Parts: sequence; C-alpha cells; structure tokens
Amino acid sequence: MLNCLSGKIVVIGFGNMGKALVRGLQCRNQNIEIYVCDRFELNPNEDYPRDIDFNKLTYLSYNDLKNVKSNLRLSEKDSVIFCVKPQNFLEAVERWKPILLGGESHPLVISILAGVPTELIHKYFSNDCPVIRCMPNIASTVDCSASALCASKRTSNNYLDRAKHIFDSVGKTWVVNEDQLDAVTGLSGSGPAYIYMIIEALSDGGVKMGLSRQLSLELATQTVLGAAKLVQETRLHPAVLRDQVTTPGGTTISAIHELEKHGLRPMLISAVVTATEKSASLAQLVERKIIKSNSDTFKE
Ligand SMILES: NC(=O)C1=CN([C@@H]2O[C@H](COP(=O)(O)OP(=O)(O)OC[C@H]3O[C@@H](n4cnc5c(N)ncnc54)[C@H](OP(=O)(O)O)[C@@H]3O)[C@@H](O)[C@H]2O)C=CC1
Ligand SMILES: O=C(O)[C@@H]1CCC=N1
Repeated sequence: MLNCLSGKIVVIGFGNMGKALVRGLQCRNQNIEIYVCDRFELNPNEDYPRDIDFNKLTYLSYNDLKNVKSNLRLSEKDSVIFCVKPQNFLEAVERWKPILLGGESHPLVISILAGVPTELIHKYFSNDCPVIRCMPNIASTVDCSASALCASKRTSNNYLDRAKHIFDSVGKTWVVNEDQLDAVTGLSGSGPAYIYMIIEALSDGGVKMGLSRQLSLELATQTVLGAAKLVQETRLHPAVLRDQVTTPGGTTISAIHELEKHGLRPMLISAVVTATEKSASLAQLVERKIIKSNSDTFKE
C-alpha cells in the first residue's frame, strides 16, 4: 500500500485532522503534490506536527488567491479532502470549488465531516464527480487511525481504492456501508475522547492512592495500550481476557463489582448511541445552511 498514490491532493481545513492527514501522506507517499487550504496564514510559532515538511507543500490562502487559478488545475487523477467542521462546509465549498473544481474533468472529492452524507455532497458537485465519505480518528496523528469509508452510489470502486490508500497512510481502514458511518463516528471517530477520559480517571485513582501524577499517567497509558494490543493480537473476546486478570477473591473482581455498580458499561454504550444520533443530526444542520444560502441568493 505504500507509495501507490500519485497526482495532487488538496486538503481543505488545516486543523487537527488536516494536519494529521498531511503528515501521514507526506511520510508514506513520494509521488504526490500536497496543497493545503485554510482560512489563516501558516503561523511559524504554532506547534505543527514535527514531521510535516512545509517545503513540500503549497499553502493556498483564503484571502489571497490571485495566482492560484493558473497553477492549479485538478484532473481525475487528483483528490480534494474536506477537513473543515460541518458548519463550515458550505462556506468552504463556495470558496474553493470555483478554483479547484471548475474544470472539465473531476477530481475525487473526499469528506471526513461527521454526519454529512454523500448524497448531500453530490448536491454541490457535478453528478460525474466521484465522492467518498470517510470517518478517521485523531490517532491519525500517530498512524493509528481506525478509519471507515464508503463510496457514494455513483462512485466506482477504483476511487474507493484510492481513498483507501490515502487513509492507509495514517492507520487501518475498513470499507463499510454508508448507513453504518454515523455509528462508526459514535464509536471510533469520537472514541479516543472517551478513552482519554478513562486514562485521566485511572491516573487520578493512582494519585488518590499516593502515586505521583507522572507515574500514574504513564502506568494508565501503558495499561490501555497493552490491553488494546492484547485484544488485537490474540483476537480473544475481551471478556475472556478480563477473566484472565480476575483472580478469584482477588483485587480485580472487587474493582469490577464497583464498575458494574456504577454502570460503566451502560454509560459507554449510551455514549456511542448519543454520538451516533448526533452525527446523524448534523446532516440537517448542513442542509438547513444550504436552504438558507439558497434563499439568500434568491433575495440578492
Ligand atoms: N477532530 C477529530 O477527532 C475528528 C474530526 N473529524 C471531522 O473532521 C473535520 C475537522 O475536524 P478538526 O480537524 O477537529 O477541526 P479543526 O477546527 O481543528 O480544523 C478545521 C480547520 O478548517 C478551517 N476552516 C474553516 N472554514 C474554512 C474554509 N472555508 N476554508 C478553509 N479552511 C477552513 C478552520 O479554521 P477556523 O478555525 O478559522 O474555523 C480550521 O483550521 C470535522 O468535520 C469533523 O467532523 C473526523 C474524525 C475525527
Ligand atoms: O466531535 C466531532 O464531531 C468530531 C467527529 C468525530 C470526532 N470528532
């Protein structure tokens, strides 16, 4: 899967996810040209991921696009990845589409936006434009993303392969049906945040019992990493692995009793359900913006 990509890749939105993707793409692919579009100028004082090579990317500034049109003509070999927040999608399309997607041939459009369905994305681009929706996660920053993706009904499988190469650059990738993507968002898209809370709380427990903050945090982090690795490598059900830790009459079962009493499992299940429902509702937010924008245009 390495070095299979070619052509131009344009990343619109150079925030948490845009930076993570650019970093992974640069590390794993030599034959691509990367363009980055954001609202702000690059700030040398900002803490960008260490291995982004700024000499090898072109930055397109939101406010100064005078010279861009002639240098940047995208073709079907190229890809545009939208990495803006859902509420900024419309504005981003309006700003960048005339520059990037105005030509005869159609680049692949990829969206990582939570909740925005491919059919809605198609409303903005020509019907011939291939569209892929993907839900990666923040662990893309360290090449450990769990990314799930799907193609729109009108998009052929060779574009799906290209998108898979892109997200394989930052972790593991699964192809799913589009109707699963909101649940993916609730589980693995938002999931790192739940695990950070667990790491933080475990380390608070260590501090409460007298360990230093640093040692507690390191132990909690390594424990989560090790437990996850064991599930991944043994492929055993987590309940089987949990049983291996739980000595009869020992410490672990006393703790598990507490976790069950306080509802750890229903709490996590509800977290995934709520985030899934929220993801599904974001499409309406974008659609409302489209309707508003259309009526504003009508008034002008
Ligand atoms: N964060 C995560 O863990 C994950 C996020 N996602 C999805 O990724 C998307 C981005 O999330 P994240 O990276 O966290 O968000 P960020 O806010 O960190 O990054 C978005 C960037 O896009 C910029 N932007 C806004 N409008 C435009 C525009 N019109 N043209 C160009 N750039 C623009 C923003 O600038 P400004 O700050 O000025 O708005 C910001 O720099 C979201 O849609 C989210 O659903 C998916 C998986 C995981
Ligand atoms: O919180 C959010 O909406 C985004 C999508 C998945 C992770 N972060």
